[in-house]
Amino acid sequence: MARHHDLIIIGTGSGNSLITPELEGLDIAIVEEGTFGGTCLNVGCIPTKMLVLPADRVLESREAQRLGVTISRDVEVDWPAIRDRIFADRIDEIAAGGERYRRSQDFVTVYAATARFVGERRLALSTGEEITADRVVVAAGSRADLLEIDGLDRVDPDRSVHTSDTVMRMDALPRRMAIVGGGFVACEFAHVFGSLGVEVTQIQRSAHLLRAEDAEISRRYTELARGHHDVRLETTVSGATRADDGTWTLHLKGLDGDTDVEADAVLVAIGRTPNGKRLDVEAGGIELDDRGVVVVDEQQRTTADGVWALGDVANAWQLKHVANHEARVVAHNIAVDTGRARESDPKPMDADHRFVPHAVFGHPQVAAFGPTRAELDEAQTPYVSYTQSFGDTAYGWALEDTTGILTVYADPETGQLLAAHCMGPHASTLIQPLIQAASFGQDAHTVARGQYWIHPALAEVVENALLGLDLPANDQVD
Ligand SMILES: Cc1cc2nc3c(=O)[nH]c(=O)nc-3n(C[C@H](O)[C@H](O)[C@H](O)COP(=O)(O)OP(=O)(O)OC[C@H]3O[C@@H](n4cnc5c(N)ncnc54)[C@H](O)[C@@H]3O)c2cc1C
Ligand SMILES: NC(=O)c1ccc[n+]([C@@H]2O[C@H](COP(=O)([O-])OP(=O)(O)OC[C@H]3O[C@@H](n4cnc5c(N)ncnc54)[C@H](O)[C@@H]3O)[C@@H](O)[C@H]2O)c1
Repeated sequence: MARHHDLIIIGTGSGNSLITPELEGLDIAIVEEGTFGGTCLNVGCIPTKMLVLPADRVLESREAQRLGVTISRDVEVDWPAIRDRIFADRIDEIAAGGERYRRSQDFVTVYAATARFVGERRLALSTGEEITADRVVVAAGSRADLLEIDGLDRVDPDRSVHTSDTVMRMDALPRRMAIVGGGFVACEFAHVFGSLGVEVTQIQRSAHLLRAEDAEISRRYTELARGHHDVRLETTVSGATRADDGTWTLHLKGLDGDTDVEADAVLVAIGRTPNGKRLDVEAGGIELDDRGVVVVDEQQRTTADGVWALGDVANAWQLKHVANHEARVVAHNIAVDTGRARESDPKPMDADHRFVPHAVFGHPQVAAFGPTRAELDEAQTPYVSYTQSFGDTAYGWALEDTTGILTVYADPETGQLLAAHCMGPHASTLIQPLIQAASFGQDAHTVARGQYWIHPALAEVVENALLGLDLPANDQVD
């Protein structure tokens, strides 16, 4: 006999944050097949950024020379200390504590199992149990893709074949690492391991790294990355062999013809597939689109009655702040559906996907929201744009920055911001006032002149970019 619950949540990433005070007291089941807390906490955003910081420090110590400071001792990298600061000292305890807390709540049942749909709001668990519910939330995330190449088609840390799930817990840094891919994950890890002293070869199928960024940024980023490590563009891996001493030889096909590259570890970072198919969601009446993403409406409802979905399983952005936003929307909409919403807020809400930003914590950082120039041109959207170099501002002089840029795009009539694309130090923070302006419908001139900008802070890059736009209101600027 299947056990029945009021609500089943599949996945404890952003799914775990669904249990808001309004929903407390419902009979809630939460099913997790892996480590409690999901990707961001255990193998994603948080540990990677904790790794990027020491990597940044190493590079800054080298780059300090251009400020007249020479650090004469070699920088020493203590990998176990870096790794244990992240996992043993912080993350593993947060994950375990999160699970203990949920298990301590008498209205929550935690199932440590893999779930799959076998009917409408009916799930079979890998433990042999079946569970049903009035409402289900699919928050099952995505998983790293592997290469369809013998030896590299499964994660095997013992043979030094990694995805982002395993590479941060290596016992020791390899001397050489091949990183396959040129997106967020590959670029962040190329920065991390390259800076920590590993000889990195990055193998990217496309003509540029970060190919989805504004063309000028992906071109500049690629050029800069080439100054740090070996980047093979328009290249793919055609085969791989491993010698008895553990050395991998990757056979490459690309611009340079057929070549080989040797490495002591391989990191595959070629994208992530949403987990909907693996959950047999279609058996639950839940539609997938042609990329395998669960189809949801503005309120995050799937095509099956009483089933909502959120996060990587249900959107193409695959970003934590999007998953968190969608979780807030779903939590509220379930509170409405169960008659538990606050009196002040009784209606279901829509998710807001208008200005979704992202940042890549590489070297330098990249951050953006909105369409690229190519996408604006393709859609024939009218725009004015301006590119501000970091190096033409006072703080840019302090940094001796020669490569940072911020390009803003605005509607020529209204001055409303359409997009911003930034590359340079602190890009992930610098872009926030532009996201805010776009989200609240403020025009570029009002944002630039309606407030003080601290002088000579880096934020003057933003002020100058806004004032550089060819807009009627900017013509009167002093
Ligand atoms: C290396 C890396 C770095 C990243 N850095 C950033 C960043 O800096 N900023 C950012 O915004 N985003 C980043 N992301 C993306 C971000 O981590 C994800 O978008 C986010 O964690 C997705 O949350 P989610 O709740 O949808 O899925 P997840 O957090 O993945 O949660 C899904 C959970 O469901 C469980 N599950 C899956 N299938 C089943 C099943 N059948 N039965 C039971 N349980 C199941 C999984 O074990 C998992 O715990 C990064 C991702 C990676 C891989
Ligand atoms: N800072 C962040 O916000 C952050 C960091 C990491 C990951 N993420 C999320 O995780 C998701 C997955 O990241 P990702 O970097 O794995 O995927 P991605 O889709 O961003 O990039 C994959 C890259 O690999 C290349 N590629 C694909 N197949 C290849 C092959 N066979 N050989 C060589 N190159 C190949 C593609 O050209 C592409 O550049 C992203 O969509 C992102 O949203 C976010």
